[in-house]
Amino acid sequence: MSDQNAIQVINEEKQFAPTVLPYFKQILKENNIDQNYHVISVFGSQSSGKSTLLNVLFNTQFDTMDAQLKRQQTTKGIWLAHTHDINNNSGDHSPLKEEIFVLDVEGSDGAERGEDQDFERKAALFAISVSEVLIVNLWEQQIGLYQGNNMALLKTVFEVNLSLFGNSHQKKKVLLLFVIRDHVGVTPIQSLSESLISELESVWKGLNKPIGSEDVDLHDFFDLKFVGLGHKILQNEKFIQDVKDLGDNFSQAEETYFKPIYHHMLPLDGWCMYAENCWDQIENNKDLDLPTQQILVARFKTNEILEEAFNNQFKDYDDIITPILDNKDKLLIKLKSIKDDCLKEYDELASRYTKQVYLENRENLILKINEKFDISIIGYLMELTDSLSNKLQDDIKNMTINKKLPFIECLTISIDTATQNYDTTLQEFEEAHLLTEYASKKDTFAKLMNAKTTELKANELKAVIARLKKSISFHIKDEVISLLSNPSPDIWDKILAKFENILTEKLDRYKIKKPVSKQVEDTNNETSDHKESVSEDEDKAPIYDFQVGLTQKENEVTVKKIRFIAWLCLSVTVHDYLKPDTVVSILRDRFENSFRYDENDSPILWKNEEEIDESFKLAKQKALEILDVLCVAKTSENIEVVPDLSIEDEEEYEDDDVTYHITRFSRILNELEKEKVLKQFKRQVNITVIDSKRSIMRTTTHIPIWIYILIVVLGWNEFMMILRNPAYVTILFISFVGIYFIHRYDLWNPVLNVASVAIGETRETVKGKLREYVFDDNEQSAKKAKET
Ligand SMILES: Nc1nc2c(ncn2[C@@H]2O[C@H](COP(=O)(O)OP(=O)(O)OP(=O)(O)O)[C@@H](O)[C@H]2O)c(=O)[nH]1
Repeated sequence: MSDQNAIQVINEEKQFAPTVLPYFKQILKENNIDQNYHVISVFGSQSSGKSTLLNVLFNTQFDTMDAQLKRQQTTKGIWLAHTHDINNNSGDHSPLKEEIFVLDVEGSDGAERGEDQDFERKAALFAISVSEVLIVNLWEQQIGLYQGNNMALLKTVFEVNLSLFGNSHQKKKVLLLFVIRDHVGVTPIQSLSESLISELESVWKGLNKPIGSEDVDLHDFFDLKFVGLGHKILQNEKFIQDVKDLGDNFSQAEETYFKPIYHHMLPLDGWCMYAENCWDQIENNKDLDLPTQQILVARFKTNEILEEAFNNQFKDYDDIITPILDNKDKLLIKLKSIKDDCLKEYDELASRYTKQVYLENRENLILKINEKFDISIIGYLMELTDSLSNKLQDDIKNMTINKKLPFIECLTISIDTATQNYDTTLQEFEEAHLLTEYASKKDTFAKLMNAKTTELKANELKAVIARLKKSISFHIKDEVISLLSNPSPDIWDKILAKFENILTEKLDRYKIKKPVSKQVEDTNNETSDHKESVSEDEDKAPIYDFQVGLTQKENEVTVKKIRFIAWLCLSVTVHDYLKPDTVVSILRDRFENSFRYDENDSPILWKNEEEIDESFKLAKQKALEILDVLCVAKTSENIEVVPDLSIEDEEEYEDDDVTYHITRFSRILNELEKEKVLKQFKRQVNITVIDSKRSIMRTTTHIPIWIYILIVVLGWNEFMMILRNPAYVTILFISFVGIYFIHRYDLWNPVLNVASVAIGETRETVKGKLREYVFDDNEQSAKKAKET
């Protein structure tokens, strides 16, 4: 449907009418027009039949003057009508595919505006800015007379056109269609057109052309066409036929006046804005730059389309995406489909605008979509990172146990696998063009894996050190306490040898001949001179690799740390064990061993005190010779034992206790403690020797045999009396048998219990009897006393 009813675009007050936009919206709502439209403007003197021509040619309904009433200005400002009905020879009002917008411009020499040429100029500028075809309506009799007004109008048209396109590289062309009214046919149209062309060229020449456009030709900007129309009143039929012929030129595809070169290539939905912007610039006397205006409109409209497409496609985004955030395949498919749909929607509408602007905003839309996707993808990648990170530890554990590979190899394989998994996923998003900052995301994961590697290596190293510490501590305690409990003068040599053995043995599994890294370091970092300076001892020094990916230097530091731990353990073991009481006990054992047993470990039997004194002296001497050894740790070469490490390097063990242990390793007992030990030891051994002497005295002061003989002689009669009496013998025999069985079956306890109960009972009975006796006696005495 077309709306042939005209609306005012620019009113008498030179304002762009607010009704234009709704008018276009209505047209756009009903038609999908895009760029299939044309804009035609008509110029000419006032009351020259412009509106009449447009109404007949385009079936519009512009107001026309009723000549019988008054000859006055009818069209004020600029009016616009929409049509696709053109009056032509193929049939009345045959509809066109293209939409046509016709601008009826206020007459140029209207008495109403007087000498005010401002509107005329602005109207011309506006019409050229928005139209493809400018119809110049003029009477035949005006041609050749240099009718000032028409030429003045055309001069204005030329000038504004030059100002718009004079310096433009892309020459924009407009068709100037001269419609010669009341052409009675005496002068052929060819002749009239030649006259007009020559007039136009002379006007063109006379123009003040802008700098740089001095040589431009009229025909660079304008195509010229001339059409004559019969007298509407006197030759109405011819007039109608001429209009139909003219209509053919607008509606027949072959020879149409509409050419792409005239078109502004702006979708119709942006035209209204474009026209308003143009008028705003014109009205405010600003420089009107049409390409800029087109770009501004394109920018605005493509932005609008972008926002709309984005909002349409993303309105349910969260509801759709949230449930599939943990499913990569579904996520990929859905995100891709949303993006494609969004771009499709944008492309459909925005591609009609200036290509550069359309593409710019397409990029912006892609960015906006990807930014929105980024939140979801980052969420997914974070989940993936967490799961890969968690799996990493399990993978390493499984591989270490199942494949028996060194930790660092398992770590490297697991990190590579995790990185590969992550990169593959990232690549999939990248290939689907859903990602922003691919490199940074890759880099973030790589950094995370580096941090994880460092953490896992540190943990593994801690575990290795802890295992070694446990094992070394156990062996040191075991071996050292065993040595200390039975010390010899060279005990510290033995302990040190044992200490080194344990360390060497425990570190042995980490010992390597020559690590690759060392070789590389040697090759890269050391000069040949330096290499020569490396002593043979250093070359022979064992090299360790704890297989947790440490550098040679770090491995060396770890060895030092383990050595430090071992020393600390040794120190704690020695100092904890060799307390004064223990030392007394050790000395006493040593004394006892020497005092009571001979070289063959057989007990010594002293015959007299002199022997005891001699043994005591030797044993005490032997025991005490170890006291100094246990008080201060010295080697057999009389060198105090000092741990061969520097505690300053050991930041981890910087506490007073450790410092004490390491710096005072050899100082086991101080003088005071030594005195105390000596005192206790002497007291104890003195008791021992006294006991020994007493035992000799007991054996030497036993009862002489003659005493026993005397007893037998003196008690002979009593023995015989018992043996001769059968009753005594029987009682003696029964007593022996009873004692034998009680002893045989270990019945002493029950017998003693029975005896004690029997004694108790007897005692109670006796007490009762005595009590009765005493009370009866008292009562009788009392009675007697009363009676007396
Ligand atoms: N002689 C002659 N008169 C015509 C022709 N066409 C229209 N008219 C008459 O000219 C008068 C003005 O016609 P309009 O169509 O209103 O003229 P206009 O140029 O649109 O007038 P404004 O809009 O006021 O500038 C009317 O009375 C018409 O009847 C024509 O072809 N020949």
